[in-house]
Parts: sequence; C-alpha cells; structure tokens
Amino acid sequence: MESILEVKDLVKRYRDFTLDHVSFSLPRGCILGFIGENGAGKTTTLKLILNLIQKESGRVTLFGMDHIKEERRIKEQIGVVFDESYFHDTLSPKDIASVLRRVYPTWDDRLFDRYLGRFSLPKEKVLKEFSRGMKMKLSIASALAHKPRLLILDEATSGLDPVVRNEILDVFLEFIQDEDHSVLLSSHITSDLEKIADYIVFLHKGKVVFEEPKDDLLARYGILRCGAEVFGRLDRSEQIGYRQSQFGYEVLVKDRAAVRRRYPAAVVDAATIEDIMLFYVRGEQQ
Ligand SMILES: Nc1ncnc2c1ncn2[C@@H]1O[C@H](COP(=O)(O)OP(=O)(O)OP(=O)(O)O)[C@@H](O)[C@H]1O
Repeated sequence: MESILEVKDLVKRYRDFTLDHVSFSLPRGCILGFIGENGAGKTTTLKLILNLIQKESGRVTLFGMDHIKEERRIKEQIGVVFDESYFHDTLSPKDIASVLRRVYPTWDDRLFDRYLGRFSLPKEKVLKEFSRGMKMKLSIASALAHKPRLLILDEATSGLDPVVRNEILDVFLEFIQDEDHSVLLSSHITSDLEKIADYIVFLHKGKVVFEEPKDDLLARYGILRCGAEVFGRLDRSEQIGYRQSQFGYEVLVKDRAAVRRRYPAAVVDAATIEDIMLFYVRGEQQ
C-alpha cells in the first residue's frame, strides 16, 4: 500500500528531551492513532512533520514529497487541527470562510456550510460565544472545507463530550472512505482510537515503542490473571509488564493464545490499548 506520510529517523533535541530516531508510516485510506504519555513527544513529532519547528536530522515525506522543499504544495493538501482554536474570538464562521477562501484555492463554501449544518454551528455568531466543543468542531469543519488529502489532529477530541466525539469520529471515518485520504490523530482517549484507528504508533519518552495494526494488537495481546505459582513459571519473554494486587498478578502478555495453551487453567482476557500502554510503561519500571 502506498504511504501518504513517511517519517524516518526523525530527531529533535531540547534541553531535557530528545525525540529519538522516530520512524513510522501512514498508508493511504487509513487512520493512524498516535498515543503516548504526557511529554512523550507527540506534538513535537506533529510540529516537525509540518515544519513548524526545525529537526536535527531525519526525513519526512508527504505525498512522496520532501516536507521542507515542497512545503507549500504539501500544505495545500493538509488540514491541521491542534487542541487550541487559532481563530480570533471576534470572528464568526462566515468571516473565517472569507479569509480561508483566499488562502486555499480548493476551498469549498458549500462543503463548509454542510459541515456547519451537520455540527449545528451558527454561521454568523462570533467565536467568543462558542463553547470549546463548538470551536473544535469549527476547526475541523475549516480543516475539511479546503478538501485536504491528509488530516493531522493533535488532541482534537479531548475535552469533548462522548456524543460530539462520536460525531467527529464518524466524520473521520467518512473522510477516509474513498481510500485516498488519511488521518493522523494524536489522542489520550484510547477508546476513540479503538473505534476508528487502523494503525497505532506508541511513543514513549521520545521513542517509538511499537507501530502495529490495531486489529493485530487487540487480537494478540492479553491480560493473564494468575496466582504466584503460574507467575513464577512465566518466562520473562512472555510478559511485558505486571501488576500485583491482594488477589494475585495481572500480567500483560504479547500472545494470549500461546499463554492460554501453556496455562489452560489460568484466565487470559483481551487487552485494551490503554492496558497495553500502561503495562509497557509499568514493565519498564519493574
Ligand atoms: N520549545 C520547547 N523547548 C524545550 N522543550 C520543549 C519545547 N517544546 C516541547 N518541549 C519538551 O519536549 C517534550 C515533549 O513534548 P510534547 O509536547 O511533544 O509531548 P506530547 O507527547 O505532545 O505531550 P502531551 O500529551 O502532554 O501533549 C516535553 O518534555 C516538553 O517539555
């Protein structure tokens, strides 16, 4: 499958933080969920991709073009939503349309109006009268109305209620339907990514821990619940991290089918993306 975005060995150094040779790719027609703890380097990676900050080294290509050399051509084909609305409070959606119409040759007024209607956003009201959720929906409508091929969103659904979030997730799923569009979405709401993502990239302390198809992650990983005897027999290579409680051990295992075969009496449940994230970090601390 052809990639819409390729990130290879991306490095950025701050005084107390290094984004360390980050690599991943986003195929066409797919949604990639970018996860990681606070300060893992997600926003830094997205800003580097967009050439908003300078990289130390590494390569980024979007639509097969270098992200710096072809920045203008690339940006016309990208819609970006960060967690803060960057439109001035005294503007209305109507004013915003008149500005963006001049910026983007591909701007589509009818499409913008359709999204405003769908998100129940008033066209003439100024932004200072908008709620946070309304502003976020407006940012998404604006990002979509110039008909980009790639949407890049940083925490765009955080702080929104489940109904609004679901509406937005549906819009993302429709956006990729034609197999030519893609979405790169950083989020702490891993249940949202479970619903819509095709791939998950897990960033931890500036490094990629894994890049995997979501279905594989959810089909393979498991939480083994067992007593001290089974825990003592577990091979180190079978487990990623564990939690001990008064009732025994909970262990994240990479291959739940294999563990079920080896310990038929033990309970092995499916793991969520949140479990996988938490146990990876925990495993490192053990
Ligand atoms: N301009 C800067 N100068 C120095 N350090 C910075 C700068 N911007 C980010 N950092 C550091 O880089 C690290 C990664 O930050 P980043 O915002 O990329 O994390 P994140 O994964 O997006 O976190 P969150 O989930 O909290 O948004 C942090 O330690 C942060 O302090």
